Amino acid sequence: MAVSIAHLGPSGTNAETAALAFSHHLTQSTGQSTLLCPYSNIGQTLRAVAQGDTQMAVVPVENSIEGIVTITLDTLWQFDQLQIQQALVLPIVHALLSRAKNLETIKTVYSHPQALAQCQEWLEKFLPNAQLIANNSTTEALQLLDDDPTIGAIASPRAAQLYNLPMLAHPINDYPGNCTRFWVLSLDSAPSGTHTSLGFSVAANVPGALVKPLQVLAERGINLSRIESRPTKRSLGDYLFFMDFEADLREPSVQAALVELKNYTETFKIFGSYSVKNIQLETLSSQI
Ligand SMILES: O=C(O)C(=O)Cc1ccccc1
Repeated sequence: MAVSIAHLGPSGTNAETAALAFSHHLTQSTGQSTLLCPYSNIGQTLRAVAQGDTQMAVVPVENSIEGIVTITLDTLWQFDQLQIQQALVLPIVHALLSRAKNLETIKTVYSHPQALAQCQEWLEKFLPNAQLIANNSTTEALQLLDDDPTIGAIASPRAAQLYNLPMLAHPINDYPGNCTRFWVLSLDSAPSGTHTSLGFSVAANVPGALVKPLQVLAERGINLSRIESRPTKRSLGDYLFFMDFEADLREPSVQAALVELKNYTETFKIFGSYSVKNIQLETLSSQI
Protein backbone atom coordinates (compact mmCIF):
# COMPACT_ATOMS: atom_id res chain seq x y z
CA MET A 1 0.00 0.00 0.00
CA ALA A 2 1.17 3.51 -0.81
CA VAL A 3 2.38 5.71 2.07
CA SER A 4 -0.07 8.64 2.36
CA ILE A 5 1.53 12.06 2.94
CA ALA A 6 -0.56 15.10 3.95
CA HIS A 7 0.61 18.55 2.86
CA LEU A 8 -0.71 22.07 2.46
CA GLY A 9 -2.65 22.41 -0.81
CA PRO A 10 -4.01 23.05 -3.34
CA SER A 11 -1.37 21.54 -5.60
CA GLY A 12 1.66 23.74 -6.34
CA THR A 13 2.49 24.90 -2.80
CA ASN A 14 6.05 24.93 -1.48
CA ALA A 15 4.91 22.31 1.05
CA GLU A 16 3.91 20.06 -1.86
CA THR A 17 7.37 20.57 -3.41
CA ALA A 18 8.93 19.47 -0.09
CA ALA A 19 6.50 16.51 0.08
CA LEU A 20 7.46 15.50 -3.48
CA ALA A 21 11.16 15.62 -2.60
CA PHE A 22 10.54 13.49 0.49
CA SER A 23 8.35 11.09 -1.49
CA HIS A 24 11.12 10.66 -4.09
CA HIS A 25 13.67 10.03 -1.32
CA LEU A 26 11.36 7.46 0.35
CA THR A 27 10.73 5.60 -2.89
CA GLN A 28 14.45 5.60 -3.75
CA SER A 29 15.54 4.37 -0.32
CA THR A 30 12.75 1.89 0.56
CA GLY A 31 10.93 1.13 -2.70
CA GLN A 32 7.63 2.26 -1.12
CA SER A 33 5.16 4.15 -3.30
CA THR A 34 3.50 7.31 -1.97
CA LEU A 35 0.19 9.14 -2.22
CA LEU A 36 0.22 12.93 -1.72
CA CYS A 37 -2.89 14.29 0.06
CA PRO A 38 -3.51 18.08 -0.04
CA TYR A 39 -5.25 19.81 2.92
CA SER A 40 -6.52 23.38 3.00
CA ASN A 41 -4.46 24.64 5.93
CA ILE A 42 -1.49 23.66 8.15
CA GLY A 43 -3.69 22.81 11.15
CA GLN A 44 -5.73 20.35 9.10
CA THR A 45 -2.56 18.85 7.61
CA LEU A 46 -1.26 18.09 11.12
CA ARG A 47 -4.66 16.85 12.29
CA ALA A 48 -4.77 14.39 9.36
CA VAL A 49 -1.60 12.62 10.51
CA ALA A 50 -2.44 12.89 14.23
CA GLN A 51 -5.84 11.20 13.61
CA GLY A 52 -4.30 8.53 11.40
CA ASP A 53 -6.09 9.70 8.23
CA THR A 54 -2.64 9.84 6.60
CA GLN A 55 0.61 8.13 7.62
CA MET A 56 2.78 11.24 7.32
CA ALA A 57 2.55 15.02 6.98
CA VAL A 58 4.96 17.62 5.62
CA VAL A 59 4.66 21.11 7.18
CA PRO A 60 6.76 24.30 7.08
CA VAL A 61 8.44 25.13 10.41
CA GLU A 62 10.85 27.99 9.88
CA ASN A 63 11.91 30.39 7.16
CA SER A 64 15.36 31.97 6.89
CA ILE A 65 13.84 35.48 6.57
CA GLU A 66 10.55 35.39 8.43
CA GLY A 67 11.39 32.93 11.19
CA ILE A 68 9.01 30.49 12.79
CA VAL A 69 5.71 29.28 11.34
CA THR A 70 3.78 29.72 14.59
CA ILE A 71 0.76 27.55 13.66
CA THR A 72 3.07 24.54 13.18
CA LEU A 73 4.66 24.80 16.65
CA ASP A 74 1.35 25.60 18.36
CA THR A 75 -0.45 22.66 16.73
CA LEU A 76 2.45 20.27 17.31
CA TRP A 77 2.28 21.12 21.02
CA GLN A 78 -1.41 20.14 21.05
CA PHE A 79 -0.90 16.85 19.15
CA ASP A 80 1.90 15.62 21.33
CA GLN A 81 1.98 12.08 19.92
CA LEU A 82 3.47 13.38 16.65
CA GLN A 83 7.12 12.60 15.94
CA ILE A 84 9.51 14.27 13.51
CA GLN A 85 10.78 11.74 10.97
CA GLN A 86 12.95 14.05 8.87
CA ALA A 87 13.77 17.74 8.35
CA LEU A 88 13.91 19.10 4.79
CA VAL A 89 15.46 22.44 3.81
CA LEU A 90 13.97 23.80 0.61
CA PRO A 91 15.16 26.92 -1.29
CA ILE A 92 12.14 29.19 -1.82
CA VAL A 93 11.68 31.23 -5.01
CA HIS A 94 8.65 33.50 -5.20
CA ALA A 95 7.08 34.83 -8.40
CA LEU A 96 4.25 37.26 -9.06
CA LEU A 97 1.61 35.41 -11.09
CA SER A 98 -1.10 37.36 -12.90
CA ARG A 99 -3.02 37.74 -16.17
CA ALA A 100 -2.34 41.52 -15.94
CA LYS A 101 -0.50 43.08 -18.91
CA ASN A 102 1.75 45.05 -16.56
CA LEU A 103 2.32 45.79 -12.88
CA GLU A 104 0.26 49.03 -13.01
CA THR A 105 -2.94 47.00 -13.59
CA ILE A 106 -2.58 45.03 -10.34
CA LYS A 107 -4.78 46.20 -7.45
CA THR A 108 -4.74 43.14 -5.17
CA VAL A 109 -2.07 40.57 -4.28
CA TYR A 110 -2.93 37.31 -2.55
CA SER A 111 -0.61 34.84 -0.86
CA HIS A 112 0.34 32.92 2.26
CA PRO A 113 1.45 35.37 5.03
CA GLN A 114 5.01 33.95 4.93
CA ALA A 115 5.25 34.64 1.17
CA LEU A 116 3.86 38.19 1.52
CA ALA A 117 6.38 38.84 4.30
CA GLN A 118 9.30 37.38 2.34
CA CYS A 119 8.52 39.77 -0.57
CA GLN A 120 7.53 42.85 1.44
CA GLU A 121 10.36 45.10 0.17
CA TRP A 122 9.66 44.14 -3.45
CA LEU A 123 5.92 44.78 -2.96
CA GLU A 124 6.62 48.14 -1.33
CA LYS A 125 8.87 49.13 -4.23
CA PHE A 126 6.84 47.87 -7.20
CA LEU A 127 3.24 47.64 -5.95
CA PRO A 128 3.06 50.22 -3.11
CA ASN A 129 -0.69 50.77 -3.54
CA ALA A 130 -1.80 47.18 -3.94
CA GLN A 131 -4.03 45.64 -1.30
CA LEU A 132 -2.26 42.60 0.22
CA ILE A 133 -4.53 39.72 1.19
CA ALA A 134 -3.20 36.84 3.28
CA ASN A 135 -4.70 33.41 2.72
CA ASN A 136 -4.05 29.76 3.59
CA SER A 137 -1.47 28.96 0.93
CA THR A 138 0.42 30.40 -2.03
CA THR A 139 -1.90 28.53 -4.43
CA GLU A 140 -5.30 29.10 -2.77
CA ALA A 141 -6.13 32.22 -4.83
CA LEU A 142 -4.77 31.03 -8.16
CA GLN A 143 -8.20 30.06 -9.51
CA LEU A 144 -9.24 33.74 -9.22
CA LEU A 145 -6.55 34.93 -11.62
CA ASP A 146 -8.19 33.80 -14.88
CA ASP A 147 -11.28 35.96 -14.33
CA ASP A 148 -9.66 39.13 -13.04
CA PRO A 149 -6.46 40.70 -14.44
CA THR A 150 -6.33 43.19 -11.54
CA ILE A 151 -5.40 40.30 -9.22
CA GLY A 152 -1.89 38.98 -8.64
CA ALA A 153 -0.70 36.11 -6.44
CA ILE A 154 2.70 35.25 -5.04
CA ALA A 155 3.47 31.60 -5.71
CA SER A 156 6.32 29.44 -6.96
CA PRO A 157 7.48 29.14 -10.59
CA ARG A 158 6.34 25.49 -10.34
CA ALA A 159 2.79 26.69 -9.53
CA ALA A 160 2.91 29.03 -12.56
CA GLN A 161 3.73 26.04 -14.73
CA LEU A 162 1.10 23.77 -13.15
CA TYR A 163 -1.73 26.31 -13.57
CA ASN A 164 -0.41 27.68 -16.86
CA LEU A 165 -0.26 31.22 -15.46
CA PRO A 166 2.15 33.97 -16.59
CA MET A 167 4.92 35.10 -14.23
CA LEU A 168 4.93 38.92 -14.30
CA ALA A 169 8.10 39.04 -12.19
CA HIS A 170 10.47 36.57 -10.54
CA PRO A 171 12.32 36.05 -8.32
CA ILE A 172 10.65 38.63 -6.08
CA ASN A 173 11.81 37.43 -2.65
CA ASP A 174 13.75 40.16 -0.86
CA TYR A 175 16.73 37.91 -0.11
CA PRO A 176 18.16 35.43 -2.62
CA GLY A 177 19.16 32.85 0.00
CA ASN A 178 15.51 32.41 1.06
CA CYS A 179 14.88 28.89 2.32
CA THR A 180 12.34 27.13 4.53
CA ARG A 181 12.73 24.19 6.88
CA PHE A 182 9.94 21.62 6.69
CA TRP A 183 9.29 18.72 9.06
CA VAL A 184 8.01 15.32 8.01
CA LEU A 185 5.84 14.07 10.89
CA SER A 186 4.27 10.72 11.68
CA LEU A 187 3.08 8.70 14.68
CA ASP A 188 6.31 6.65 14.59
CA SER A 189 9.81 7.71 15.62
CA ALA A 190 12.69 7.79 13.15
CA PRO A 191 15.31 5.07 13.87
CA SER A 192 18.11 7.63 14.38
CA GLY A 193 19.02 11.23 13.73
CA THR A 194 21.48 14.08 13.94
CA HIS A 195 19.03 16.57 15.47
CA THR A 196 16.46 16.36 18.28
CA SER A 197 13.50 18.66 18.97
CA LEU A 198 11.63 19.10 22.20
CA GLY A 199 9.26 21.51 23.92
CA PHE A 200 8.63 22.37 27.56
CA SER A 201 7.00 24.79 29.95
CA VAL A 202 8.76 25.89 33.13
CA ALA A 203 7.17 25.40 36.53
CA ALA A 204 7.41 28.96 37.80
CA ASN A 205 8.17 32.45 36.57
CA VAL A 206 11.33 32.82 38.67
CA PRO A 207 14.81 34.21 37.92
CA GLY A 208 16.92 31.62 36.11
CA ALA A 209 14.02 29.30 35.18
CA LEU A 210 15.46 28.93 31.68
CA VAL A 211 19.11 28.89 32.71
CA LYS A 212 18.87 25.41 34.28
CA PRO A 213 17.47 23.61 31.21
CA LEU A 214 20.10 25.32 29.02
CA GLN A 215 22.89 24.49 31.47
CA VAL A 216 21.95 20.79 31.46
CA LEU A 217 22.67 20.65 27.71
CA ALA A 218 25.72 22.95 27.78
CA GLU A 219 27.42 20.94 30.56
CA ARG A 220 27.25 17.82 28.36
CA GLY A 221 28.54 19.58 25.24
CA ILE A 222 25.17 19.27 23.47
CA ASN A 223 24.92 22.04 20.88
CA LEU A 224 21.65 23.96 20.79
CA SER A 225 20.68 24.85 17.19
CA ARG A 226 17.38 26.68 17.80
CA ILE A 227 15.37 28.05 20.69
CA GLU A 228 11.93 29.57 20.35
CA SER A 229 9.33 30.79 22.79
CA ARG A 230 5.57 30.70 22.24
CA PRO A 231 2.86 31.97 24.55
CA THR A 232 1.17 29.20 26.59
CA LYS A 233 -2.10 31.10 25.91
CA ARG A 234 -2.87 30.81 29.67
CA SER A 235 -1.75 34.28 30.66
CA LEU A 236 0.36 37.11 29.29
CA GLY A 237 4.07 36.52 29.82
CA ASP A 238 3.68 32.73 30.29
CA TYR A 239 5.73 30.82 27.70
CA LEU A 240 6.44 27.43 26.16
CA PHE A 241 9.99 26.84 24.91
CA PHE A 242 10.89 24.82 21.83
CA MET A 243 14.48 23.67 21.38
CA ASP A 244 16.45 21.81 18.73
CA PHE A 245 19.88 20.38 19.49
CA GLU A 246 22.51 18.55 17.48
CA ALA A 247 22.49 15.03 18.93
CA ASP A 248 20.47 11.82 18.88
CA LEU A 249 18.03 11.04 21.71
CA ARG A 250 19.54 7.59 22.12
CA GLU A 251 23.02 8.89 22.98
CA PRO A 252 23.78 8.22 26.68
CA SER A 253 24.75 11.87 27.32
CA VAL A 254 21.42 13.02 25.85
CA GLN A 255 19.48 10.44 27.88
CA ALA A 256 21.18 11.73 31.03
CA ALA A 257 20.52 15.35 30.06
CA LEU A 258 16.82 14.66 29.47
CA VAL A 259 16.38 12.95 32.84
CA GLU A 260 17.80 16.06 34.50
CA LEU A 261 15.92 18.46 32.21
CA LYS A 262 12.60 16.99 33.35
CA ASN A 263 13.37 18.18 36.91
CA TYR A 264 13.44 21.79 35.73
CA THR A 265 10.34 21.71 33.53
CA GLU A 266 6.60 21.45 34.05
CA THR A 267 5.27 19.84 30.85
CA PHE A 268 7.96 18.21 28.74
CA LYS A 269 7.51 16.77 25.23
CA ILE A 270 10.02 15.10 22.95
CA PHE A 271 9.29 15.47 19.23
CA GLY A 272 11.97 13.02 18.10
CA SER A 273 15.43 12.68 16.54
CA TYR A 274 15.78 13.00 12.79
CA SER A 275 18.24 13.85 10.03
CA VAL A 276 18.25 17.04 7.94
CA LYS A 277 18.15 16.84 4.15
CA ASN A 278 18.95 19.80 1.88
CA ILE A 279 16.83 19.78 -1.26
CA GLN A 280 18.37 21.09 -4.48
CA LEU A 281 15.65 22.59 -6.71
CA GLU A 282 17.63 21.75 -9.87
CA THR A 283 17.90 18.04 -8.94
CA LEU A 284 14.28 18.01 -7.82
CA SER A 285 12.86 19.37 -11.09
CA SER A 286 14.37 16.43 -12.97
CA GLN A 287 12.77 14.01 -10.48
CA ILE A 288 9.18 15.33 -10.31
O1 LIG B 1 1.73 28.23 0.78
C1 LIG B 1 2.73 27.53 0.52
O2 LIG B 1 3.20 27.39 -0.61
C2 LIG B 1 3.42 26.85 1.63
O3 LIG B 1 3.89 25.77 1.50
C3 LIG B 1 3.64 27.67 2.86
C4 LIG B 1 4.87 28.46 2.60
C5 LIG B 1 4.75 29.73 2.09
C6 LIG B 1 5.90 30.45 1.83
C7 LIG B 1 7.14 29.90 2.06
C8 LIG B 1 7.24 28.63 2.56
C9 LIG B 1 6.10 27.89 2.84
